[in-house]
Amino acid sequence: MSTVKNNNKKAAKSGKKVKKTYADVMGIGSVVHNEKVDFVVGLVFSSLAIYMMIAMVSYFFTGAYDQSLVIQLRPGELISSSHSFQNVCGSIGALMSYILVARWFGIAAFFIPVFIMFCGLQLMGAYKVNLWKWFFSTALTMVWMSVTFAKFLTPIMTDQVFYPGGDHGENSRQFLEGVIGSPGLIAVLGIVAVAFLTFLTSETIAFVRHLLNPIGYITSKVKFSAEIGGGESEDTWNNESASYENPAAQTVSFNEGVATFDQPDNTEDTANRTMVDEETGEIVLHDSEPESVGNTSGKSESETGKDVELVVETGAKEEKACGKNLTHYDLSTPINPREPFTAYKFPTLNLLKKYDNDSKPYIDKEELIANKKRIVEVLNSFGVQIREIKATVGPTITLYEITPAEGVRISKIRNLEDDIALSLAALGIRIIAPIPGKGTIGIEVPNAKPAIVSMESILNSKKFQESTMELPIALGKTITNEVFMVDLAKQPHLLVAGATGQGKSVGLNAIITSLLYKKHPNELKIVLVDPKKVEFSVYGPIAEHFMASVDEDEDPIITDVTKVVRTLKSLCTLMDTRYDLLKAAGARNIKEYNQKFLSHKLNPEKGHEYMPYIVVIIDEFGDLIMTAGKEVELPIARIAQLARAVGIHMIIATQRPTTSIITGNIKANFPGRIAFRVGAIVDSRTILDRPGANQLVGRGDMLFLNGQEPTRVQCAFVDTPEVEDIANYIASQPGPLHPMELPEPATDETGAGGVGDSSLADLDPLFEEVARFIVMSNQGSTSAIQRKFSIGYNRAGRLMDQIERLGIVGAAQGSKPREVLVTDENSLDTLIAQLRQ
Ligand SMILES: Nc1ncnc2c1ncn2[C@@H]1O[C@H](COP(=O)(O)OP(=O)(O)OP(=O)(O)O)[C@@H](O)[C@H]1O
Repeated sequence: MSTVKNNNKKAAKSGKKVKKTYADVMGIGSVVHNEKVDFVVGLVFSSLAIYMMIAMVSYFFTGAYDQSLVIQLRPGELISSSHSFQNVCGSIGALMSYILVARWFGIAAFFIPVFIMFCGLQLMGAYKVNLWKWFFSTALTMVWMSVTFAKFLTPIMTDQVFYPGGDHGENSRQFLEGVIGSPGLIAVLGIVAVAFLTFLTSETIAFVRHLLNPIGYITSKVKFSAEIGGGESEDTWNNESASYENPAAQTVSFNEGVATFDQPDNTEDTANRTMVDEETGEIVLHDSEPESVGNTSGKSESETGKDVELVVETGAKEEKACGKNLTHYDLSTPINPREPFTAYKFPTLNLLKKYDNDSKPYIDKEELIANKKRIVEVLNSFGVQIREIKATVGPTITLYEITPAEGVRISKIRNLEDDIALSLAALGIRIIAPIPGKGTIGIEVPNAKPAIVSMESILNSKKFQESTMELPIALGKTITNEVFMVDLAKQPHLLVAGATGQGKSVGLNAIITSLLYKKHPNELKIVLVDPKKVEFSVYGPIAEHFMASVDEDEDPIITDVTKVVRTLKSLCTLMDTRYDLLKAAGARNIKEYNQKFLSHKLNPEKGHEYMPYIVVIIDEFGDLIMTAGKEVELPIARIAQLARAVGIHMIIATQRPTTSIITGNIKANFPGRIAFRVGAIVDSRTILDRPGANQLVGRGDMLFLNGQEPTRVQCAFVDTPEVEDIANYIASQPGPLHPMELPEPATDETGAGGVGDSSLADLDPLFEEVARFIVMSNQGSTSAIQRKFSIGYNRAGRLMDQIERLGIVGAAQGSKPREVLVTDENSLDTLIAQLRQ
């Protein structure tokens, strides 16, 4: 987008560019190269077009009267006042309309002022259209309509003084009918129309095919409506989704996707010198730098207009470079990242539960006054004078904002925290002294009747619906009742901690839910690690749509520690691969990369593909560290350090916020922290580096920290049945058939010793069977394993590695099968017996 703007700015500033625009429009060498002149000439053109249209419309009513005057008119008499013309545009209007409508093209002559209008608007800079294309399109349509009207309207419009197709249409019709007859003329008109529409949009081909095979079309429609359920028609479906489902993602995929080609150098031949015209959706040359192309013939062509540049400059090269791509992609429009699941419908808000007092905190005046009285009394009793006190009622907490009298030291009030809490007889008092950015002191007091913040009230907010964040997570409401949202892509990783039963799982569900409400299955993949085995099982139905896994045959929700290590290593491999792709694409991060990919600047045949964001959520991270220690900590730290740019984000949760679990390494790499209530001040310090989490009230009361001061937020409540409904809803939508396959983790060099390093338990459960198959069939081929055991490529490759490591087959030899080194079953049995020991 910025490139287009820059080019336009350059165009405005550079004389050379303005000259080209002017020449484009006028079709003659430029006279004056000045933006102001262009504007004024454009204004004249536009006004002339309007004048012509008015005259032509008037001609329909006054033509009969004016015709005799116009025909009798002798040279020089046009401006004579002796004739009184009825046309509202006077003698010139009457004459011009007579020529255009009666003598030339009939009703179709309106295309002439329409084209002049486009020229005018282009010169005025109001629109940017491809004038050559418009010229040929309007000219062809006008001629075609002129003949068509002559054929079909002349017999019914007998009372007009002109032929509906003008003299041109009528003469052409008579000539053609004389030569090829009426059916021949109709056929020619039909062929020209279809050929023209095909040239304009390739959808014509599909449309004509549907027309030719209506039964096939109806069948495909029936299949489609069955897939989305509910028997809704395609139209209703699309309309609905357009109204709410995902306004923000449309911006990403289209506004940004269409945007620009901003690639100066030589990597992608095609992309370098083309760009998608925002208005026309056309591919046009990046015409600002013809010299960079180094093509002198291109330069001379460029003088005649942008379209000619398109044809001449890019012709030979584009055909070669794009030939391969064009067979797969229509370069005139950006790739839709949601293809082929464009029919996917985002979960609707009615899947979420509403509560009686939703979004409206319960205000108990008596409670407020009593609390205020007590706060003032306690502070006075300690000699602290107050100038003003103000209460802000939040969903679960009320903030009393105190302006102390002059001369009162803030630290004095902070030290009275426990005394105030005691006198208010309330748990969860937190003193903020001073409130950042204000000279006041805040005392947060829990409400006697806390309100539930429903997920529905959060997701139904304008803030969430209109959010353009990459990975929006709506966490709940602040003390001032504002929806609290953060972009996970910016965090870039989150640590969630809190004692058991304080709202951690609900918080994780709120995070996942908000992502599911905003992201398409092609845009987001989730890796769920659930050592407790029950927390995330509710997301089972969305595995195919939203999950990523290393072993496609196994449950994508990881519950086993050994698999966690494998998955984390696989994510490290994916991270490295993505970095390589980013480097090759010259992109700094996933957003730039995807934009380039969607605008056809990256060649899929060179391994480029659209990258979905990957969010890794690990519940009970403490359990993992206790069982696997460094083995999980290291890959987690590595991903946390590096993966932000490639769109891999982590959320780790623990109910044991101790330093042995939240180590310095983890803390340093997880700047985003969410603390639910904890029992001790040390735990709060471990999570947030300060007290506060120990003073929370539980049930979703949390502190969010990323930067200076934590924000107190009441987490949105989303219940398991709601999550179930959302998951089932998503599962019923069209989407991928399998979870995204993560790459095979790089093999650990240290483990590549001999038989003594392995035991059967470490190996794939199919190991023995596969090894036997290889030895018996003497076939060391991965694809043979895949075929025989009906397993995926990753798993077959892994098995082959294990078999190689144990010396059963030799090293890979390119595309040839490996050499089988253990040739008889007895030797294999001995080897397996060793492994069993
Ligand atoms: N945001 C919230 N609003 C209202 N109530 C909540 C909220 N979050 C949690 N609760 C209440 O607290 C209970 C426990 O929450 P949750 O299961 O999330 O705790 P937890 O910290 O995950 O516990 P554990 O670590 O044992 O899994 C919920 O069943 C619910 O009743």
